[in-house]
Amino acid sequence: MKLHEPGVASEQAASEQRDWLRIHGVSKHFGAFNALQEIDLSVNKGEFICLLGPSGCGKTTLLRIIAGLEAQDRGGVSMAGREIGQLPPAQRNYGIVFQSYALFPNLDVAANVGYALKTSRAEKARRVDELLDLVGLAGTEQRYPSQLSGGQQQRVALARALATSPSLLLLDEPLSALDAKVRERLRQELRQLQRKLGVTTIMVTHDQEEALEVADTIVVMSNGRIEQIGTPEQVYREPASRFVAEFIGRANWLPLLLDQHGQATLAGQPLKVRIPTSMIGVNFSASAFCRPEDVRIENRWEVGSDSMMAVVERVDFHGGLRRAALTLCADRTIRIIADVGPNDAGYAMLEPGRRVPVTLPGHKVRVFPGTSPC
Ligand SMILES: Nc1ncnc2c1ncn2[C@@H]1O[C@H](COP(=O)(O)OP(=O)(O)OP(=O)(O)O)[C@@H](O)[C@H]1O
Repeated sequence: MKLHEPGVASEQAASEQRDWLRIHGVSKHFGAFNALQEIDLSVNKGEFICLLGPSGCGKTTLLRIIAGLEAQDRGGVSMAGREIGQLPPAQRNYGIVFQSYALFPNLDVAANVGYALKTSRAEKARRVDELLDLVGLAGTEQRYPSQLSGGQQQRVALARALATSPSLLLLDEPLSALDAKVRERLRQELRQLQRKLGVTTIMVTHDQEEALEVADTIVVMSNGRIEQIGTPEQVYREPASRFVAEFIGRANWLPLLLDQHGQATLAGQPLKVRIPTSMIGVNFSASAFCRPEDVRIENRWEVGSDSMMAVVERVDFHGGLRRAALTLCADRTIRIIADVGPNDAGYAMLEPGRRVPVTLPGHKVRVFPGTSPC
């Protein structure tokens, strides 16, 4: 019996980490407008989640409901098995950082960071020092927000949000007011800090690059609904819907014709792709989705291959790769973008006007109903 105890204990610990924060059946209207519809989401302890979607899709509303700053019409929120959906914000144990720095302009950095700490003066000073060290701002205690750059102010806001060691960190577009370089550096720092502290984090962003870089899990939203929940790799490689495929990353959208058995042709040439069974015999026109880095340019034509001939229309140099715009010889209105690296076979073939064999690897192509991407 004793032999089993460690296993049981670790299993119990793992199950406590799973679904640590649960949002269940949350809906929200503003007047007649449906801002959130039946949102279900589970977050594991220590996970970094990004709510990603276009402006107005409901990301901030969902974050504010988790924070208790907005009341849901239906559904609930639970944390570590305890329902918190009706509790006031102060009883929910989270730290929050907004897009605008929201620091107190009349308080110095130390007073801003230590604002929520209800400890002795000495203990507060120690904790403030520790937090400023953590966000790389040691020595700025006496400065005022107006004497700091935007990036530094957001670090102070982060230190303030972490001051009481909350179980949950909520971030509402915390980096979007910063210029590109600072934003890039800060998002890496944020990710490292989150890993180091292991604090469960939910960040709202409309910046897909940011979400792909920092998140363990991305929740893609549109029109008040969740379109897909997955790792960055999954939402990029295996988009669950046409919306996700169009919203994240660059892609080729190519017009396919399907026969009643689900055989696909592109510009009259058979294309070996997997057609979702729900589309067979129902949809006769469809679109093939293929990332530019998955398009292969061959350095010679192989008899019996699945390649198609294309004309190189234009080549742009992008440092580590060449981005080529091609048109299919069988239908010059069909344009394909290919990202080709210097170690790829077709790299040297990319000269405008040249005819090249192009392959769309079937296992990398996804098929969606409908003809024209948005
Ligand atoms: N207090 C409110 N009253 C009325 N409508 C609101 C209110 N708050 C949000 N909305 C509407 O609800 C929808 C979702 O807003 P929300 O701020 O959650 O979107 P978002 O995805 O965070 O967008 P953004 O990135 O632009 O902030 C929007 O159409 C918005 O206009």
